[in-house]
Amino acid sequence: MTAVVETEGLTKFYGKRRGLEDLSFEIRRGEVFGYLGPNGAGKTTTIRLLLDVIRPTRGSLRVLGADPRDPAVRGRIGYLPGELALEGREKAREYLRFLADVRGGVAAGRIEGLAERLEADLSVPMGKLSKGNKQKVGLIQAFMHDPEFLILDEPTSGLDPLVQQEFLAMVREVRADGRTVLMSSHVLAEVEHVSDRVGIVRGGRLVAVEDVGALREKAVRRVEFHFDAPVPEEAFRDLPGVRDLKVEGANVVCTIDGRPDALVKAAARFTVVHMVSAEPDLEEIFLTYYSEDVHRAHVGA
Ligand SMILES: Nc1ncnc2c1ncn2[C@@H]1O[C@H](COP(=O)(O)OP(=O)(O)OP(=O)(O)O)[C@@H](O)[C@H]1O
Repeated sequence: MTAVVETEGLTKFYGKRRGLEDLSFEIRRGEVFGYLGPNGAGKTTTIRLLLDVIRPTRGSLRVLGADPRDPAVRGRIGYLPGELALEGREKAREYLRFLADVRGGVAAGRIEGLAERLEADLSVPMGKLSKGNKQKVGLIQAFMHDPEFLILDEPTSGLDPLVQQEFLAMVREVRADGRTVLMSSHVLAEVEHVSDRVGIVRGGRLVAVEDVGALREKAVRRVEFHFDAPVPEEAFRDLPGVRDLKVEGANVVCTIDGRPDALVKAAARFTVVHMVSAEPDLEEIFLTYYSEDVHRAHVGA
């Protein structure tokens, strides 16, 4: 099956300034690909190249099996730009209906259905929409014609947490339908629960492409067991992957690196009253790929 995106040595310089250099990667059909990187990393440059808004300095790329210069390709893509210019007195509903007509129509009730899910008010003139509502209108226009490939540049910015959840549900539905999503972000937390793989860019270069499931398995997590009676430390010592072990009476606290299988089997020899397992801290792993200043900015935030 052809990949939805395939690039080889893709490079873009703005004059002497590096936007992106030597990007070789692919996005597979039916996956959600999280594209992560700090500000100025090259995410938007990549997206603009895929959409043929800008052209490469060198290197090659194929989108949906074709040259992105082919005008038919654009119609198969739904695109949410990072910065939306929605201005004027026209109401959001009228604007979306206009776009729907230009694209050959969308299913009846589709715009209203998406607006309801995202709690978007479409009766407001575009120029008066709040930042969050502009983002919602942008999402509606990207999703409404059920494109084969969705390219979403910073899709969750300006959305409140409940609407973000609804948006993520929409992304999962697209995947369940066998369609493909590329979403960029500068924060892993925004994409990790929905992405199959993530690519990390920094300073115009792709520094890693990782499978989120495999990463989660590798990541360190904190685990606590509370038993109905004191347990011997020996029962938990030297278990594979177990670190920072503390056994105090009926409580066992440790971190686990990789699979928790051996620990769970050791605990099962006693009566477990309560157990806590924290989500693995993937952010830590990702920050090591980021530059120091981003680490500081992140911690500061
Ligand atoms: N039109 C342009 N002219 C000159 N330099 C540009 C232009 N667009 C982007 N750049 C530069 O290219 C690099 C990559 O920028 P890009 O916008 O792709 O990053 P980004 O990862 O999308 O960042 P952000 O999260 O801030 O949008 C930056 O150094 C940026 O300053």
